[in-house]
Amino acid sequence: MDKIFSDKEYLALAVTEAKKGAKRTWQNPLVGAVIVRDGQILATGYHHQFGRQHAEINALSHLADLKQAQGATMYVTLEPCCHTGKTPPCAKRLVAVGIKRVVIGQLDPNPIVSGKGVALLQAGGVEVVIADYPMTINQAYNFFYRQQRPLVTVKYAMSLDGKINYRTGERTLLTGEAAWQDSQKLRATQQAILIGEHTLQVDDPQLTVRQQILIFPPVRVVVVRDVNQLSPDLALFQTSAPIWLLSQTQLQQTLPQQVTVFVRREWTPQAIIALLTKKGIQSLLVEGGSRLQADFISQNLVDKLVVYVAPKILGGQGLPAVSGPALPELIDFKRFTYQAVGADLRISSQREG
Ligand SMILES: NC(=O)C1=CN([C@@H]2O[C@H](COP(=O)(O)OP(=O)(O)OC[C@H]3O[C@@H](n4cnc5c(N)ncnc54)[C@H](OP(=O)(O)O)[C@@H]3O)[C@@H](O)[C@H]2O)C=CC1
Ligand SMILES: Nc1c(N[C@@H]2O[C@H](COP(=O)(O)O)[C@@H](O)[C@H]2O)[nH]c(=O)[nH]c1=O
Ligand SMILES: [Zn+2]
Repeated sequence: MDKIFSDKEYLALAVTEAKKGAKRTWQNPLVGAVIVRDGQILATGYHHQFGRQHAEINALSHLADLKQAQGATMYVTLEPCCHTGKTPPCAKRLVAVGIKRVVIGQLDPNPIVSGKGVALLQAGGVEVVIADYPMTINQAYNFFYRQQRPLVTVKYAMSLDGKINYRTGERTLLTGEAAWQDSQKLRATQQAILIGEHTLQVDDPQLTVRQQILIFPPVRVVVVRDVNQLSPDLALFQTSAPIWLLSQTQLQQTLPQQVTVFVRREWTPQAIIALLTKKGIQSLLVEGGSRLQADFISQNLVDKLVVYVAPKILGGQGLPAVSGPALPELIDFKRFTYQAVGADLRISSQREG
């Protein structure tokens, strides 16, 4: 006899489906769906890519016959949508094809949907269950809509004495290949990467994801005083991923077409975050340097820390990982996890709440 699964087990399967869309749904959530009738899984589906059909419609398209939907239960990791965006409303379609019961992993925090998808289903006579399921996917998506700003991760590599370079104005190679690979993977999960002007000038970074081809690579954001002082020969400008330069002056020189310049008298962390929020950026990786990190930390705008520790001592002329404004009180991240990455150590920590 076939095993009868519980609602939680079907939802777990829907989560597995959802994860198949990883790195392709961009500012849309990962969503998976499973259609079940009489204890039989009839079809599964997921949201493949930003702008394409939603998970529920994808699962319906995998039914041998659409009539099978009549009287069936749909397990879906996120509340079905009720709006016409890039695709028509899923909840309406589920009612139309005769789905009888919908088990939802979590409500959609996006205000255009939140609660209204459930209401539309119920108005159409569908039984709705909002499962008490520990949803671990879409952390940045959920954070963005709940906190109305991107989830901010600060990442740096430091020595055993907490320094990020050996001497002022110098790039110091601290960590090994394994840590580099690891930080590439971290970059690939982000919608934007931010650095300060000194890091741009000293390190001349590309800020790209080199290990994999992403349909939606992170936007590279740099805060600069005067955009006209930047050399077009910088490595940043030699690759095609989008670049946003946050400058205090208007652009008067020609820069490559992937560059957009935003002008403001003062680019405080709050002003940077406000711009990124307006642009729908849900996750931001701050990659240095010391001053920019300190500015974000002092404004309480750091949600996660990823620190690679190299077994080196850089001494008194090195720049501390966080140098800048004093904190009104110390920040206690409470817990951290750590793992060896090649010859280095990776420490990750997350603010609670
Ligand atoms: N080990 C690691 O993981 C990393 C190390 N680094 C190292 O860090 C060093 C650079 O760090 P740091 O010197 O602290 O500089 P940052 O890269 O943090 O840039 C901060 C500087 O940018 C300028 N700036 C322009 N616009 C703004 C703005 N709106 N807000 C604040 N600052 C602005 C200011 O310079 P000004 O006042 O002069 O105009 C400011 O001091 C380099 O040596 C680099 O190699 C960098 C990244 C990672
Ligand atoms: N991906 C997804 C949903 N995503 C919801 O739809 C919004 C994007 O709509 P659109 O621009 O039309 O793609 C997104 O912000 C979220 O609220 N909803 C669902 O029913 N199923 C899905 O698979
Ligand atoms: Zn939808």
